[in-house]
Amino acid sequence: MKIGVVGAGAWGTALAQVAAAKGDAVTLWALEPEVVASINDAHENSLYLPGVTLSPTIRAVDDLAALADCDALLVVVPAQHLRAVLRRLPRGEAALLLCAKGIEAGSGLLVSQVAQQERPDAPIAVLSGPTFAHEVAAGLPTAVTLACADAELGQRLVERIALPAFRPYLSDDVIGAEVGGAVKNVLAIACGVAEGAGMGLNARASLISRGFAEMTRFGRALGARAETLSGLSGLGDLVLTCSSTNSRNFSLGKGLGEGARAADLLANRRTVAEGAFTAPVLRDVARRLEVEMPIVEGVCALLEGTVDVADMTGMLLARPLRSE
Ligand SMILES: NC(=O)c1ccc[n+]([C@@H]2O[C@H](COP(=O)([O-])OP(=O)(O)OC[C@H]3O[C@@H](n4cnc5c(N)ncnc54)[C@H](O)[C@@H]3O)[C@@H](O)[C@H]2O)c1
Ligand SMILES: O=P(O)(O)OC[C@H](O)CO
Repeated sequence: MKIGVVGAGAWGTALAQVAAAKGDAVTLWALEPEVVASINDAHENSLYLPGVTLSPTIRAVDDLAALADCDALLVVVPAQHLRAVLRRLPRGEAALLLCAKGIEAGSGLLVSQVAQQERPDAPIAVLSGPTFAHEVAAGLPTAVTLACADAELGQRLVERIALPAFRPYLSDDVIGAEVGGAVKNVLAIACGVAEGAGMGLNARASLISRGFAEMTRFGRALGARAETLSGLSGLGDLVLTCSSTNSRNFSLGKGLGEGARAADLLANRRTVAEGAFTAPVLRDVARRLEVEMPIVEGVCALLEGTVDVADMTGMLLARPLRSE
C-alpha cells in the first residue's frame, strides 16, 4: 500500500515517520516551501517538528499532484482547511485516512462528513486517539483508534500503519471516533483555564469528568457508541489533552486563565489550537440538537470575551444542583 501524507505540520510529519518506519517510500505534501526544503535537504521539519531526524525515505513535495499514485492518503491538514485541500487533491481511488480533530465552521460537519461531501467516491477512515506528535515521532508507546465502516479496508490500514510501539485498535464507529477528538480539544481549553487561574487539581478532575458527560451526550445525539466515547479516541484523548501544557489547546486555556485575551493568544500563531475554532460551532450544533454542554458554553463565552474567568467559573458552579 503506497502511502501519501497531506499536511506536514507536527502530526502529519510524525505520521509520515510512522508510515516510513518499515522502509517504504512515503510522499509528504507540505504547504510551506521552507518545510519541503527542510525535509528533503536536512531530513528534519525544522518548522513544525524540530529536533526529530526523519526517515530518508520520506520525500516532501509542494504539489498535490505528486500524490496521484498513492493507494492511501493520510489527510492531516487542520479541520478548517480540509475542504479546500480536498478540492485540490488529484482524483483517484486512494482511501482517505482522516487525522484532523475538529468540526468545520459554517457547516457544523465532522471531518468525515466534509470528506464525504467533497470526495463521495473515496473510501474513508478516521485515525484518532491520545497522540502527542513529538512522542509518536520519538517512538514512544502509543495506542490509537482507527475507525472505518469497511472492515476489510480498516484491517489493511491497521496492518499498514501498526508498529511495535504504535498500536491501532480497529473500530467501525467513525462518528464516535471523531466526536471524541473534536470535543476534547474544547474541554482541554477549560482545563487549561483552571490551571492558569490556579483552581487546583480537584477542579481539573471535575472538568474532565463532567466534560466527558458532555462529550457522551453530544456523541450519543450524533449516533456515536458509548464504548467508542470511553475508548482511546474519547476518554483516552480527553485525559491526555487535559493534563499537559504539551497540548496547544490546554496551553491556550492556561493563557486565558492567567488573564490574557484570546485574540492576543491566537494572533500570529503558526501551530493550530483546533479547540478555538471548534468551540463556537460545537456550541451551535449542540444547541440545535438540544444537548446541554455548559463547559463548552463557558469556553465559548471566554474565547469571545463576553465573560471573564471568574464569571465562567461562577456560572458553572452556580448551576442547579442535580444528580450525577
Ligand atoms: N500535533 C499533534 O500532536 C496532533 C496529534 C493528533 C492530531 N492532531 C491534529 O492534526 C491536525 C493538524 O495538526 P498539526 O499539529 O499537524 O498542525 P501544526 O499546528 O503542527 O501545523 C499547522 C498546520 O496547518 C497547515 N496549514 C496552515 N494554513 C493552511 C492552509 N491554508 N491550508 C492547508 N494547511 C494549512 C500548516 O501547513 C501545518 O501543516 C489538527 O487537526 C490536530 O488537531 C495533532
Ligand atoms: O496539542 P493539542 O491540544 O492539539 O493535542 C494534540 C493531540 O490531539 C493529542 O492527542
